[in-house]
Amino acid sequence: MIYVDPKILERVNQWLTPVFDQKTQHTIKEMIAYDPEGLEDSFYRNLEFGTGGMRGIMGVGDNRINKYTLGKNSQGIANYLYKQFPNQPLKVAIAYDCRHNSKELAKVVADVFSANNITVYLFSNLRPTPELSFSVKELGCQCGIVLTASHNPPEYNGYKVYWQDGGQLVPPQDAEIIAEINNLQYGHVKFEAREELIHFVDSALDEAFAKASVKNGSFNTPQTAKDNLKIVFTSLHGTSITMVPKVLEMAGYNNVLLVEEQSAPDGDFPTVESPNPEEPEALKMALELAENEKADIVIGTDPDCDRLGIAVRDTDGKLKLLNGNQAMVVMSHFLLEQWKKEGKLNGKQFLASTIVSTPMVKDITESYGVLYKEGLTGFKWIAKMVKDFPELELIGGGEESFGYMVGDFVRDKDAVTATLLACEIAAQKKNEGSSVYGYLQELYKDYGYYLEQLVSMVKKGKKGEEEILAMMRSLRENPLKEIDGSKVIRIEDYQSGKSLNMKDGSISEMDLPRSNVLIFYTEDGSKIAARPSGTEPKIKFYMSVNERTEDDHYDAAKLQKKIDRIKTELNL
Ligand SMILES: O=P([O-])(O)O[C@H]1O[C@H](COP(=O)(O)O)[C@@H](O)[C@H](O)[C@H]1O
Ligand SMILES: [Mg+2]
Repeated sequence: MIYVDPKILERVNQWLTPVFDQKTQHTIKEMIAYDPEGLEDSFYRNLEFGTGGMRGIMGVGDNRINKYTLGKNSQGIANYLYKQFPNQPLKVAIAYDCRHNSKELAKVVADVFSANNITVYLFSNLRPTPELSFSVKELGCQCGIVLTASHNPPEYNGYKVYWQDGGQLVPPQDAEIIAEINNLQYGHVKFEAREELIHFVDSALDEAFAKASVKNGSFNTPQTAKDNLKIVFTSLHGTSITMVPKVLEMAGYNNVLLVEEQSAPDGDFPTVESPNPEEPEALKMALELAENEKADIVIGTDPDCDRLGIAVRDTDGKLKLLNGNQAMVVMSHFLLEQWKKEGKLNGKQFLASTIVSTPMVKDITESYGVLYKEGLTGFKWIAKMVKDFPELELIGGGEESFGYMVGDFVRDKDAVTATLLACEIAAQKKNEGSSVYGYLQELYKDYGYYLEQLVSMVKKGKKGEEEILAMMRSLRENPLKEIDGSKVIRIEDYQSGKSLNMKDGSISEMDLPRSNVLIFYTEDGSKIAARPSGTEPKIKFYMSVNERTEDDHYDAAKLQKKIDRIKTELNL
């Protein structure tokens, strides 16, 4: 028998008691006999809330997504809701995506809340995550849950938790809820549903959400311009199929081609290697269709429909993928321009992004005299800003990882409204004799040429996690002094909350919550950030370089070479 840590064995033994069903116990016994490594990985820790909820591989164990871990989460949240909202009727909305087990796990979660005398509003079929965020507010719920692991591989599932304002859990609720969950034994979970408390809510909310999306994502585009835009859309086997085509149609877009082979929801994501619009390969089929059909724009959303990938035609007519930063700057500039045109900018608005996104968005925002706010990675931080600054109005929020939020009617990134917004921009620009690509080039001319690239390294399991933490430690112990021949002038360490000025050695405090992120800034304006992903077993390096020349030509190849040199220097 191979050695297994006694602490882990103690956890395992708990799962071999009658609280757990026979099948679960049997699987564990098999793992003890044949797969000690898998056993260790499944039990060495509890699942944690990361950047976008709790995610994990489906299977048995404390570190896996299954009915017991999600049941315990739900029981913990139910207990917490009773403490936070005494004497109030409690209501929770629940949605789920296209993944294996999502529907079944959603019912388990609904059962647990109902067993705790909490009214549950459950969607009877898959729905986009942003629709759930919207529904929490619309239905006056104190909490909302989506069963999804976003764009992770098929073996994953997850649990995104929304609070009363429609945003995902943030401090102090997150830590308090985790404490509540960790205080529970699995035997404390009430699984016996009170079916009369579970209500299906589909059509009323679908209508309200679709209308709100059209209202928030439309910007006076002439109908002829809409008719003149040919769109290819793919749902990549996910939830957006239930909403995006309908919203585009309601908004007046009649020239929309769907990638039929990818329209059917499927948790295996059979036609893609990864259903992540960040991966160029994900839009391959959509690009082929667009080529054949001579479409102007290609859009694809991730399985839970909160992020989107966009491709547009460049000056040579070739389809080109925009990265998340490029899509964000175009959308942000367009929104600011619209607000300005309508005379709505009065110093009480703000635009938001994250510390690992392009610095270009700050310049753009401030050039309109609008406040720019930056949070840690994750849209939950942008939603928190909306909650923390009720006197300010959010124009839009975006980040490098292909997410955008238009206004604050949804308190999370929303690929439904963002898809419509992208089409509005494309239709208007085409109508003006330009294009989205041309628009981006104009922005580079005005604000400087920027190029960003993300490099992710996958490191799985317990060992992988240790390696990632060691890499971060080593970057702290031997910080970069020079990057591509340019001196590092500032290092921000979000774990200690300190920003170190390398020129004079002075240290200042940063006022964001603690997080394992390091950012290096160089004299020539480059920015390199490193952090462990909070949703996948990866370490991420975000590179941003730029140059400002009088030349009105964006030399992407030159900036790309610079990024390549940096990658070589950092062994990426
Ligand atoms: O995965 P999604 O679409 O729910 O998105 C979530 O995770 C992304 C990646 O986070 P990380 O870099 O920690 O993996 C974040 O950028 C995003 O704001 C968050 O909502
Ligand atoms: Mg997602």
